[in-house]
Amino acid sequence: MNGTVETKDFQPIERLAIIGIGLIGASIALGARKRGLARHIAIADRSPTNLARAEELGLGDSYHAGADAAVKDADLVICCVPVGASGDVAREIARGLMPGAIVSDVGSVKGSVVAQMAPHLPKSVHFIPGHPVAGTEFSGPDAGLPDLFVKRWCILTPPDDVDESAKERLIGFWTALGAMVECMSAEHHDLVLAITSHVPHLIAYNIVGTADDLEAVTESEVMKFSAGGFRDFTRIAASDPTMWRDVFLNNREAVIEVLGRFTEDLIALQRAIRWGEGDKLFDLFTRTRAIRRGIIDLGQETEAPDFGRGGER
Ligand SMILES: NC(=O)c1ccc[n+]([C@@H]2O[C@H](COP(=O)([O-])OP(=O)(O)OC[C@H]3O[C@@H](n4cnc5c(N)ncnc54)[C@H](O)[C@@H]3O)[C@@H](O)[C@H]2O)c1
Ligand SMILES: O=C(O)C(=O)C[C@]1(C(=O)O)C=C[C@@H](O)C=C1
Repeated sequence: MNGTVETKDFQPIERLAIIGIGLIGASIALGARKRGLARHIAIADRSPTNLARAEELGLGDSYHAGADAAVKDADLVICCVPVGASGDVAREIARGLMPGAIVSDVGSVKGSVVAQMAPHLPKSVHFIPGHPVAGTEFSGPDAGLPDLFVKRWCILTPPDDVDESAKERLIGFWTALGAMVECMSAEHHDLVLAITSHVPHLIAYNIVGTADDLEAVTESEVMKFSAGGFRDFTRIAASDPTMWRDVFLNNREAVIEVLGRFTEDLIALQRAIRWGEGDKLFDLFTRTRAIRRGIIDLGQETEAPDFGRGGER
């Protein structure tokens, strides 16, 4: 099932429903509008403040307090809420969905989203979960960026019996947003993302928390003299608490598995430092530098990420 997908001409969606208009929902709305990918964008959010802000920003064509009203007559529905709220959304939209509609999501965890949503969705719709691997530490409708997904991966985890034309349609949508699409199983996704995204966030939250605890001992010097490396961790550790609580609670098994490996490797480094095994440290740091340079060569990273708003906000 694995494979990268090429761009094709895209016939616009008649009605796109976005449930949850935060960073990712707003980025989809802006990206779709910029590229003419949907004739009507219906937006729902359970937060009256975020819904009103989305309307002020003109992110859609209609605004709905209830997700069930937004999905009426929609041919593509994308659920963009924290993964822990996916089941609630599926329950709410189930009866309003049009037969033949494609229902997808953007959650950072896939197995749990499938378990939460699938039981509520009617058999007459095509449920194809997704995850754009692109984001920032900001949240809410103001954080949306029309080019957030350009040259970024979007992973789809279609069921084995997926309707091929529905899958192609969703691939076409993400490709038209500028993303590169790859398909895999939900289980594999959750293991890969545990090491590439979830555990790195946990490490950032932990190191910033430890530094903050040391603050009392060192009387402000930790924060005052924090150099570039630590500042990079503080960016990641500023990410949305609700979203990340839900990620860890919904990808427990894979995160615990990866954390076990990580802890063993950290202890090995501790031993190498204690016993003065400089070769071991040097070899590892040489290997990891090559990995970073490989990522840059692949064009997946720039030295200084700038999401089109002139750097830091
Ligand atoms: N932030 C990232 O970098 C990133 C990247 C890729 C995927 N994701 C995934 O995208 C999803 C959304 O993340 P985000 O960063 O856009 O979050 P966000 O906090 O910016 O937006 C979430 C929105 O969902 C709304 N919401 C919550 N529960 C709801 C419900 N039951 N019904 C309707 N609306 C509801 C909130 O009011 C909010 O407006 C998450 O599942 C996250 O895992 C995030
Ligand atoms: O750049 C960032 O701020 C991110 O953390 C984005 C990031 C990631 O870990 O790469 C975070 C979570 C998402 O599920 C996808 C992308």
